[in-house]
Amino acid sequence: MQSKISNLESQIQLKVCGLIKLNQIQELVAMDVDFLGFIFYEKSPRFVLNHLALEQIAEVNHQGKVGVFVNETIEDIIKITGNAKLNYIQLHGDEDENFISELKQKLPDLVKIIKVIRVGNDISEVKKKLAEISNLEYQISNLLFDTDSKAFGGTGKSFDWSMLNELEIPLPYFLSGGISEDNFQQLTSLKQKPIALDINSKFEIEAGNKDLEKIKNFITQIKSP
Ligand SMILES: O=C(O)c1ccccc1N[C@@H]1O[C@H](COP(=O)(O)O)[C@@H](O)[C@H]1O
Repeated sequence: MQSKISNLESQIQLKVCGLIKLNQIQELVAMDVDFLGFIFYEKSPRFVLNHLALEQIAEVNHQGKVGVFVNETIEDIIKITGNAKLNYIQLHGDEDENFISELKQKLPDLVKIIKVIRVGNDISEVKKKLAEISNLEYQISNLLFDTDSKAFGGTGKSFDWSMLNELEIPLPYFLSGGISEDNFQQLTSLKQKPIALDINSKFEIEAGNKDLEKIKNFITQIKSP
């Protein structure tokens, strides 16, 4: 199969982030969504623990369960990962090289780390952030580029994706930040394509309450039959 927006590479994958409703999660699993994102950041309006217990997340039978953390302690990440049976840890805050190395050592081997690079207007800042984690190629499985903001994420705002063409991106990456039906076509101009799109607030009725019809339509747009 071949993606409508990639070239000869494999089909682009989809992550739906900010999930809080069990029935919607089950529907997304049935729709073959590749990654399910759960936000473990108390200040987010999508803070999953206000709606679901760790045991309920653990019972979701899916290999792409991603826990999103913002400047959380290693101890809490480890505890939540085990109790919710997460497969990926998305570090969305200012976690540095030492933090990531220690976390990787303490996580079960099969749990992968996605490091978020928050992108503002200054390309040199982005290059600096990439350089800061350049020794971690074996500890991190993926990067995720999102729009920089005081809220850390979930703003619905996109950054200038053409900035990615100015970077050497050392790992397969997710693209995030205000992705919608209206802008994803601009991906065709990217030299190095993302392996996955991370959608969130542009596919909601309200924070955490996903618009499943809209997601279904989006899947048909980004993936070939
Ligand atoms: O969604 C949130 O509330 C959130 C809060 C703090 C950190 C990350 C958060 N979500 C992540 O941000 C991206 C972008 O979301 P959007 O499309 O701009 O709404 C999202 O995919 C999550 O990974």
